[in-house]
Amino acid sequence: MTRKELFQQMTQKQSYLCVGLDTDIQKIPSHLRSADDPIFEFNKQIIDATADFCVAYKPNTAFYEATGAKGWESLQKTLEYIPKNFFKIADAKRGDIGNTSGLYARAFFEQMQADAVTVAPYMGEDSVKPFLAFENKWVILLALTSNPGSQDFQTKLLTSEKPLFEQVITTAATWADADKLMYVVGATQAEQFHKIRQLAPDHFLLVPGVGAQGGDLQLLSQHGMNKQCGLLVNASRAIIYASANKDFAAKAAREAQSIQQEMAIYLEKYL
Ligand SMILES: O=C(O)c1cc(=O)[nH]c(=O)n1[C@@H]1O[C@H](COP(=O)(O)O)[C@@H](O)[C@H]1O
Repeated sequence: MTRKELFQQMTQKQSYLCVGLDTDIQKIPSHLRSADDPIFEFNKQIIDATADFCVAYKPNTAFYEATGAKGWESLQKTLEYIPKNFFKIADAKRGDIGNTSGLYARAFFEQMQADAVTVAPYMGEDSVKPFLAFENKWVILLALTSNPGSQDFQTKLLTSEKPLFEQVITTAATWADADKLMYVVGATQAEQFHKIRQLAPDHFLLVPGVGAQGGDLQLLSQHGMNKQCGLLVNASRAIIYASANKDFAAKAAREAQSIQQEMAIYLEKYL
């Protein structure tokens, strides 16, 4: 999916919501556990229920890898099930020497048919470039993450005034433009969005951390939005586990719709 197509979906649906498919077998409603593939069954119902309110889905691969070969199968089936007009993110946080990264890229872009994969920048240019070699596919590079540990390295000063995450953003912008590269910036880092927009005015930002991690949707929208929206805001647990009972899909839909309605206001106000 191109940047233009993604923005078209956002204006059409009045939404920049990404639903995180962090499907934990321990947390899915008990009536689904007897299904042939409970994880896929859960995802299918969540996708059907939330499709009107979001533009992207982001399965975090850990939740699938944790159950072995069957989990990979559920992940593949899930990505195949998501309709073509949605942006599909494999949240795998990969990155290795070039030779190895190339195979990670094939796994997620060719086998899994994802549009994008999350990549860690720590190993530098040759670890990221193989992911950028795939036409019409995206790298989403970890820049300033939502977790407390983001303070351990990412915000440390690299030069007298520049923290590491700023260097990640400016250096990676020389590897690829805003048509192939996005950055992860946590919703919990709202005070940094203004600065990040100065460094990366055109790039899309994947913003996880709304809902369970307490990020402020209004604040990040106000400071993070650009002329093409430029934001993909992810919520996982707050949506998919809105209920642990038989009504889980209906409750997920209600939660996704409430976030979408808020987003429609911010699109009107800040775009
Ligand atoms: O790359 C990510 O998606 C990511 C980056 C980050 O900085 N923080 C973060 O929470 N995530 C992921 O986003 C999802 C957040 O889940 P919830 O906190 O349940 O909404 C998880 O899959 C995380 O792994």
